[in-house]
Amino acid sequence: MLPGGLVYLDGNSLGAMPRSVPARLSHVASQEWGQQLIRSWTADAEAAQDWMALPDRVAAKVARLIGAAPHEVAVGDSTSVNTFKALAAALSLAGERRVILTDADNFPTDLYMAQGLGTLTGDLELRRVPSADIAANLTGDVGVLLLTEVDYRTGRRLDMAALSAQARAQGILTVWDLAHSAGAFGVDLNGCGADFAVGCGYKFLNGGPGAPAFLFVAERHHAAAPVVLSGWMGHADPFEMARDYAPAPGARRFVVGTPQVLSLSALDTALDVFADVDMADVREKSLSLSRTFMALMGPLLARFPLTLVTPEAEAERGSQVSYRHPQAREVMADLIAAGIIGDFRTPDILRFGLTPLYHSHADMWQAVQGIKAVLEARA
Ligand SMILES: Cc1ncc(COP(=O)(O)O)c(C=O)c1O
Ligand SMILES: Nc1ccccc1C(=O)C[C@H](N)C(=O)O
Repeated sequence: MLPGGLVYLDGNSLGAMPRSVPARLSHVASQEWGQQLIRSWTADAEAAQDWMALPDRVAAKVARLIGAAPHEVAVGDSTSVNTFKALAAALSLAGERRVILTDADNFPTDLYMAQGLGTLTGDLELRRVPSADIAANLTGDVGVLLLTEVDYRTGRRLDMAALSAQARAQGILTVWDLAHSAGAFGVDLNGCGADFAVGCGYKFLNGGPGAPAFLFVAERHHAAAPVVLSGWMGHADPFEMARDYAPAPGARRFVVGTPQVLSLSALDTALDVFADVDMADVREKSLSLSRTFMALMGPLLARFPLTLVTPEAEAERGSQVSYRHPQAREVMADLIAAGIIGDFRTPDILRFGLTPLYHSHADMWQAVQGIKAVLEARA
């Protein structure tokens, strides 16, 4: 559901609200919380108000979209916190190797969480190289490769299968950030042999502002990967109130504290939109939208100081298109005022997110008409 008069090209930052969400939130508030109160934690294992099982139910829906088994996914916390959990587990498995290799332009929180972990352990090196140089830097001293599949600025998509295979051949564990992948196209974590992954619930999954994030841990690591944030909700039997931590089966052990019921419920309902969706169709539509958008923008590149920064090769593209412009900040402010909602990203990027589930080709045309009008007015 989108308000009229807008072209919303920001579903890669905050997805639109599915129509079914307000009724679910209202039910959770008035009935499950308002009437059932504490009984909702364990009300009925089969019913939607079994709050204790909510993270697992949502995990199963996410798993289908990312090529994982349900017991390999934990839902809760933020992407940042899940990145910390994944990095800590991967580093522990990496033993003597104390280097985390990453893309110098990775999303800030990925870099910051690695830096924070370094503060804790005191012996980490965060090695940052340009994304084009990642493969050449997969050397024997690297323990963990931390990458975001689709770059938040340029929309460039890395070859997850190839990089995961190259890392594995060097004995390097992978942590993939799927913030701009999950729900935008089909991801195949197990097909790629990925070790760990994280991602957001509020972007292409449309779970709402601050929606819980997800964490993927490949089954082969369940026994050995340490649970550093070992909270009671990841315990095998929380209400046994045991003195020592014993992990729940599978990825559920990576759930830390009390599930965020309101936001998990919104995400749970939002994910039902994907129930009968073939992700191959979503990818095809996404590419068709970006192809159309780039073609319509083509003539503007000759008239205005715009440079395409998104790869033209379709395999190297996520679900957004970005351009550099020397006044990108001001141009985006004008666009937003004109009802064309995209993002400015430092230092000079105009970013347009394409969401195949709710964009039409007519939206692409309308957006480019608006961009043209704004650029002409400023010229
Ligand atoms: C690649 C990437 N990772 C992580 C995040 C966000 O993490 P969090 O939800 O913890 O703020 C974002 C967007 O905010 C992102 O683009
Ligand atoms: N979580 C947010 C809260 C407020 C504003 C933006 C965000 C984003 O998600 C930004 C996004 N990750 C990006 O790729 O720029």
